[in-house]
Amino acid sequence: MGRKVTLACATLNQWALDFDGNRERILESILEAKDLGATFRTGPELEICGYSCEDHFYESDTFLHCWEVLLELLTAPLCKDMIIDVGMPVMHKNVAYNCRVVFLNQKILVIRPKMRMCDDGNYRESRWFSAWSKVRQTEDYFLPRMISKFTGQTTVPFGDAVISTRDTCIGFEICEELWSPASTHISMALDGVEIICNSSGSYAELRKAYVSVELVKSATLKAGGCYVFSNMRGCDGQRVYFGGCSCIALNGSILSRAKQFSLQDVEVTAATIDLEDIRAYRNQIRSFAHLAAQSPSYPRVVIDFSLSLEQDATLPIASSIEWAYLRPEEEIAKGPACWLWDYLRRSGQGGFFLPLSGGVDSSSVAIIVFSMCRMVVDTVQRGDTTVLSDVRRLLGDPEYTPRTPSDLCNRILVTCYMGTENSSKETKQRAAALAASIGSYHMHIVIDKAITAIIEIFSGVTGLFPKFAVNGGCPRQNVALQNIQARLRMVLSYLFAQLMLWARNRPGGLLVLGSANVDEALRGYMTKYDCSSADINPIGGISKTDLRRFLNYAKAQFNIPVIGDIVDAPPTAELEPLQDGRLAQTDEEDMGMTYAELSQFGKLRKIEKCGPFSMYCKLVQTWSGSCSPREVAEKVKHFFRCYAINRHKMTVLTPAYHAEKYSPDDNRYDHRPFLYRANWSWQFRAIDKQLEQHVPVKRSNTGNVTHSNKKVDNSSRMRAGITV
Ligand SMILES: Nc1ncnc2c1ncn2[C@@H]1O[C@H](COP(=O)(O)OP(=O)(O)OC[C@H]2O[C@@H]([n+]3cccc(C(=O)O)c3)[C@H](O)[C@@H]2O)[C@@H](O)[C@H]1O
Ligand SMILES: Nc1ncnc2c1ncn2[C@@H]1O[C@H](COP(=O)(O)OP(=O)(O)OP(=O)(O)O)[C@@H](O)[C@H]1O
Ligand SMILES: NC(=O)CC[C@H](N)C(=O)O
Repeated sequence: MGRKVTLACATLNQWALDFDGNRERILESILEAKDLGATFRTGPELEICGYSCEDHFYESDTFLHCWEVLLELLTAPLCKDMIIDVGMPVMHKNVAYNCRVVFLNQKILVIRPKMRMCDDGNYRESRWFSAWSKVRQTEDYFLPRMISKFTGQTTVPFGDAVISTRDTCIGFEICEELWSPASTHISMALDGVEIICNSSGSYAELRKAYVSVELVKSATLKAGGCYVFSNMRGCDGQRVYFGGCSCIALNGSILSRAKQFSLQDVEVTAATIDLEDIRAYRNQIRSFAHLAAQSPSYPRVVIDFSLSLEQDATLPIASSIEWAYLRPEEEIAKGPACWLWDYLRRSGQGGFFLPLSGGVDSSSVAIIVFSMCRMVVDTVQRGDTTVLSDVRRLLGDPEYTPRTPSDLCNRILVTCYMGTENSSKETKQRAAALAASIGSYHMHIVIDKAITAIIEIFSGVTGLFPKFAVNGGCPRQNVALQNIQARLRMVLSYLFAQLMLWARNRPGGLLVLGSANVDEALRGYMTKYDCSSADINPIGGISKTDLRRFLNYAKAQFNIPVIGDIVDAPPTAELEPLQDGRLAQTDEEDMGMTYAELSQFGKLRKIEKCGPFSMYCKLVQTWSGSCSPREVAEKVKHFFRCYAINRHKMTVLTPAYHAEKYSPDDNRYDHRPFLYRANWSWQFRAIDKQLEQHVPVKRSNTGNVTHSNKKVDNSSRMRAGITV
């Protein structure tokens, strides 16, 4: 009597359209699952072609190559005697579906299409796929001839079906179906499906990891059963980083899990469970059992195969584990570092070039690269040959083995302080001290000559000599003189990135790293096409507040004392002349708002979907202790004016690691116009009306809200189009 089954789920670092690499990683995961004694293996969503193929899902080539890879998997001797569930797009009756293809011993058992599309955040699934909406129904799928020829099958069931083995019943959910309020696992569980697999392409965001874990736990807590959640991990060619955390849960407890961030391309998570534990758990929840007794049946694909062994009495079963979540600062140390590694090794470039100002932002980027080097060295020391061969290939040295993170950092990262007469010696020293601590190949250059030469070209033609404000220039002249410094840094960065490896006698070029944070982008406090325009930016989705937390963490964790000085210094662009050798310009003064306020504006605008009027209404309450309603109105208007004037800068934002829900990334995430009426006349009038009628609200002892003046006029809300 078999009752114990060993299940495995794979966490794979796939790459869109890399059919060779993806196949290798799938095979590797099958091999590892076998070694762990599993008789069932599932993997991430769309694992054969990679999740982020996007408009390549319109191309028939993508479908064809997936079938070709599937054929190789079907024929691989390794895949014998194991139920294998892989993800790929399938076209059925001229409609494309995001599917699982399940096979055993060279026969396809079922093709299960996704039933709920995901279209929020960075997801656009319904652009390429349709949801299968025929609940508990299947149709005949006519297999491509190359598959038929091999399996001997002409048609296979396509649709909402489950698989009955001799010992249990297996059902399939695909990613968003778990997130949906009408999750398919509920009706499957009620119909006696004991093992539910979910293949996912779920990307990481700061503070989000708990979501999938809680969903998996609650799914099995409520309905019992075993849930096998398999997620992608890594950068498969986009701004997002898929967040790993694959896991196996039983009756509300997690039994085993994969890491969230790692350089390991293939990680297999397995657990042995006792099927009787599911039956006992479900049957004791009487309300569940009564409901189950009335539930409609799923079409079952019945197979003569069992997941368990005849004699398994002595096989140990998995016990539950506690899930340890990373803090946001740890997520920043690891997530962007792994994303950089994937990007670097896959781009074919030789390393990174970073303009290092000694401020919070560029220093954070340098430390993230250092963190990447730490992870690389650690992974190599644990015997990962893929990572070692990637290091050797990208450094062009087949003999090299990295011994310390700073040794590797010296070969991978070139940092450069680009001073002008407006730079202070403190920032220059901080940049040098940080570079020395992490081991980067550091340079210090002075760019005044180039600035003067450019200004002379302008003066030669116009006969005019722009001046800084402190020397009597108007705001236009003042900003132009700042921006030319900033833009020249970008030009020089690309020059050095192209030629530094030539100068160091190595082949290839460097990727330019950008370091504008999410808040600066939102407010537009940056020069268009300056050093914020780079090849990639690991912190473009991270707020200044979180970067400070990260730096404080890195100071202790990586033992870099100079980080203390970097965090304590007031953020400054150093683009205006120093006054008596000291700083004349700070970011927060220049911006007319603090970074903390900016974070709040950002969250309200994007996450809480506030326009100017709603933002005012919310903040007038939140900030009631520190600001008068008039001050709140001014701050909100100032933010929206700056946002509108500068939104065009978002269209050329450097591709950045997606990390924050309030990201203003115009390319994929935050779809907005970039030519706004910046005086927001209608919207600001609504704020003004509300301000005039502002009635202080008192909170009674019972917590009930009472208005001190009974006559509340809602006309401005009405006029602003809001029903009250
Ligand atoms: N609606 C629109 N659609 C498309 N493009 C538009 C546009 N309006 C202006 N533009 C273009 O954008 C340009 C204006 O943008 P931009 O050149 O960035 O110029 P702008 O935003 O005026 O200046 C940059 C600001 O960022 C500050 N800042 C702070 C911190 C650091 C740095 C730094 O550079 O390191 C700079 C600097 O002090 C200054 O206040 C115009 O010259 C025009 O070409
Ligand atoms: N003196 C400098 N040397 C090298 N790079 C610089 C220098 N000043 C600015 N940069 C580059 O230009 C980017 C944008 O400059 P900005 O003055 O806006 O700095 P920031 O965004 O506040 O960043 P940081 O905190 O790194 O100074 C910096 O992140 C940095 O990469
Ligand atoms: N690929 C998906 O279906 C993603 C679903 C899910 N909403 C997530 O955030 O991860």
